[in-house]
Amino acid sequence: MINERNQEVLIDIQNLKSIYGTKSNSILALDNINLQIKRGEFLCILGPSGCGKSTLLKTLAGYIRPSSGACLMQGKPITGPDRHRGVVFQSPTLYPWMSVKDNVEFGPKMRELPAKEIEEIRTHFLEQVKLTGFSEKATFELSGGMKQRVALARVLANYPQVILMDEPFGALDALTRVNMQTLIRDIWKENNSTIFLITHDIDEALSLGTRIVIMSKRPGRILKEFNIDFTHTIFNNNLKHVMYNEEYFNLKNEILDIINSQIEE
Ligand SMILES: Nc1ncnc2c1ncn2[C@@H]1O[C@H](COP(=O)(O)OP(=O)(O)OP(=O)(O)O)[C@@H](O)[C@H]1O
Repeated sequence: MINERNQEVLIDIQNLKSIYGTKSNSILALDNINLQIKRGEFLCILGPSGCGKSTLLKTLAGYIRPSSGACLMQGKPITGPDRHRGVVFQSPTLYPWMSVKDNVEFGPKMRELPAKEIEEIRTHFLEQVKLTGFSEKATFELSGGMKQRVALARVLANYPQVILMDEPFGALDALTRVNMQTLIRDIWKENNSTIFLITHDIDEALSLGTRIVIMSKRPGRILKEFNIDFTHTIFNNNLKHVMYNEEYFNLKNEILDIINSQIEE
């Protein structure tokens, strides 16, 4: 599907409603979500705690089904998890009994790729996440940031069409977090990835995203969207971090006001 601006729509969310629980004891988590994720975008989701961000991600991952409405991937309903939508959570969900190498090779092995190709994929993505030389380590020997990089390499090894990330850097210390943001920005650019990232950190959204979507308090609805390009400025000017100018602070304040309005009401 191609939209009116000639961009390929990878995921099309139509009138999505998501309800937990039973009829007599139900929680409306998401209501009337309409959103398109286009190839190549870096979409960041912000919203107050409990507004349904993870519910949206789990629906896109195929872990839960919409109560009504539809989630389509390249025109077909998402009916379950598959490798075309890779997921990275806040706590890396690695196989602890496996080495770094085995974790990264897991997907390609499941796909029964030839041994040589599996090795090439593993080497390439461990290099991309800067873990060359850690192949034989057990994952319990690694720091939090390194574990998260293995989780990322494991997802990348499946060549997903979309990477879904749920607060992937939320549990990391400040410095590691900034390094991980730089890494994911570089990978997004180098691989022409499409990324859907949930965060509580407005600076993270502003410095990484090409679009920010802000959700209301529960039931989560889309309140506002911003197309931004601070991340492109970083590449175009060969910077190490975002340029904190008046435009940046005005936008940050506007977003803060919207989110606070949902908490204080
Ligand atoms: N399995 C479940 N059963 C019942 N209610 C649930 C379930 N999962 C989530 N909820 C409720 O649905 C609402 C949305 O939850 P969700 O985790 O999607 O929000 P969130 O925006 O990701 O929150 P946070 O930012 O705190 O991680 C919350 O009120 C939550 O308590």
